[in-house]
Amino acid sequence: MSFLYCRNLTFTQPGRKHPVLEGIDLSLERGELVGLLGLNGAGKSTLLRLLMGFLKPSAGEVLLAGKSLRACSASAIARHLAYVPQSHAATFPYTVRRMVELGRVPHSGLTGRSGPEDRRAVEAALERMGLERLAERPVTELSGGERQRVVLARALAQDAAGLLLDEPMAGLDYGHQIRLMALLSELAREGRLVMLTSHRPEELYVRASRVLILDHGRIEADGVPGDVVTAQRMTALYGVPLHQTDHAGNRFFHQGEEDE
Ligand SMILES: Nc1ncnc2c1ncn2[C@@H]1O[C@H](COP(=O)(O)OP(=O)(O)OP(=O)(O)O)[C@@H](O)[C@H]1O
Repeated sequence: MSFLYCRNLTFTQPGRKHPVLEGIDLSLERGELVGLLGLNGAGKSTLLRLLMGFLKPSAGEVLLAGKSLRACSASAIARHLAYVPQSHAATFPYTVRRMVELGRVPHSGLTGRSGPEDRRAVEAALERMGLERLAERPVTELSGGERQRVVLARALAQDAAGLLLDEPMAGLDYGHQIRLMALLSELAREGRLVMLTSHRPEELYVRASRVLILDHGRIEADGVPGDVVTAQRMTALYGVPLHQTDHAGNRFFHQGEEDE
C-alpha cells in the first residue's frame, strides 16, 4: 500500500472545457524526495492541491495511507500531510512563534493546550529554519523570504509523514535555498515523503530521488534524476536549446556549443 496514491486523477476548472490534469496515476512513498517540473500553468499546484484534498477531482481519487481522501477529515489529512503554498500574504500580526505553533493544531486542536512535545516541535522548527532571533516579531513586519521560512517552519512543526511544497525556494536567499534543499533531503532520508514543485532542474538532479515532468495534463516522465533531467528532455520541455555538462555529481545546463 502506497503512502499517497492517486488513480485516474482528472481535474477541470469550473467553466473550462479542457482538463488541467487528465488520468494521472501516481504512487508516492515515504522516503522519496520527488521533484515536479513543468511549464507555468502546467498544473503542478493543481496536482498538489488535489493530493492535499483542497480541490475535489472531476474524476479519479486520491488515497492517503490506503484511505480515500473523501473519507478523511481535514485534521486527519493534516496529521499525515503538511503543505507549503506558493504564496501567502500575512494579514494578521501574529508573532513568528505563534504562526509556527499553528502547525501543531492538527495534534493539539485549536483550543487544546500545548504540551512539552508541541513546544519541542515548535522550537526545533524555529531552529531548523534559522528563525530563533525573529521568534517574537509580527509576521506582517517580515520580508518575503523571512515569511516563507515561517511558513516552512509551520509545516515542519506539523511533523507530518508527508510534506508537499509548492516552489519552496521562491524568495529565499541563496544560502537558505541550499540549506532548505539539504533539509528536505534529510527529511526524506528520515522516512518522510517530500514532494516539491520546482523550476530548477539542476537542483533536482542533485537532491531528488525521483523527478516527474508534468506536460499537457499528464505525467510525461517519471524516473531517477539521471534519466529524467537530461538536456534532451529539458530542451523539449522548455523550448530552449540546452546542452549538459556533468561535473562532481552535478549536472549543468547551458546554451550554445556542446562541450567537446
Ligand atoms: N482559480 C482558477 N480558475 C481558473 N483557472 C485556474 C485557476 N487556478 C489555476 N487555473 C488554471 O489552471 C492551470 C494550472 O494552474 P497551476 O497553478 O496548477 O499551474 P502551475 O504548473 O502550478 O504553474 P506555475 O509554474 O506558474 O506556478 C492554468 O492554466 C491556470 O490558468
